[in-house]
Amino acid sequence: MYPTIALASASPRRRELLQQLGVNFELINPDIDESILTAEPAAEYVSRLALAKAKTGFQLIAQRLPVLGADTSVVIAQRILGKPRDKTDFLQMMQLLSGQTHQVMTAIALVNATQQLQKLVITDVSFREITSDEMHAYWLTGEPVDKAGGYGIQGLAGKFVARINGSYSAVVGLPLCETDQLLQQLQR
Ligand SMILES: Cc1cn([C@H]2C[C@H](O)[C@@H](COP(=O)(O)OP(=O)(O)OP(=O)(O)O)O2)c(=O)[nH]c1=O
Repeated sequence: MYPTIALASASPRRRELLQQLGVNFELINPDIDESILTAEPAAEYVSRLALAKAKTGFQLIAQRLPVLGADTSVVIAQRILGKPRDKTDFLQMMQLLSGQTHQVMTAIALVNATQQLQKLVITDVSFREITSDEMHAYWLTGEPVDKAGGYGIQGLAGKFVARINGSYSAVVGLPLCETDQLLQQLQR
């Protein structure tokens, strides 16, 4: 049986994935500056943000419950792709991803008064070639706008995914296997 926690996230995907684990949780939404530091490697960036969400969330609820934070970025050719700013930004992302293999990095952090537990999960995702017509049509569905890399593997973009090597739930936003492991490490 898991302890009750707080999930520091506005992402409906993370909420659903945590429900899938059978965890009882409250939702909180701490405000975090998501800017990338100069020359910051992607793995450090997502890890820093996940921890910042959990730590800020823990203070927000006056240290009442352990807090889980997570962050997901798409990484290709040393570039960190967050959510697309607009259609032009989205099309540039799709051109980078089409016909290529990229990494999806999801970091999770679980914080209480005495512990700061962290994990980083890296998954390789290979896209088939995507035509310009498909890119434009996909943008019009509205799905890309709130997703790292401008796509949702769990949605209409599933058809672009030729192969995945790693954790499907991590790509969607919360790695279930590793989240369970962190929860097991919490001292009660
Ligand atoms: C790659 C990919 C990302 N995503 C989503 C997961 C995350 O919600 C989002 C990445 O943005 P994040 O900044 O990690 O998360 P968020 O702003 O949505 O939520 P919060 O910071 O409050 O926890 O992209 C998918 O849903 N499917 C995918 O295939």
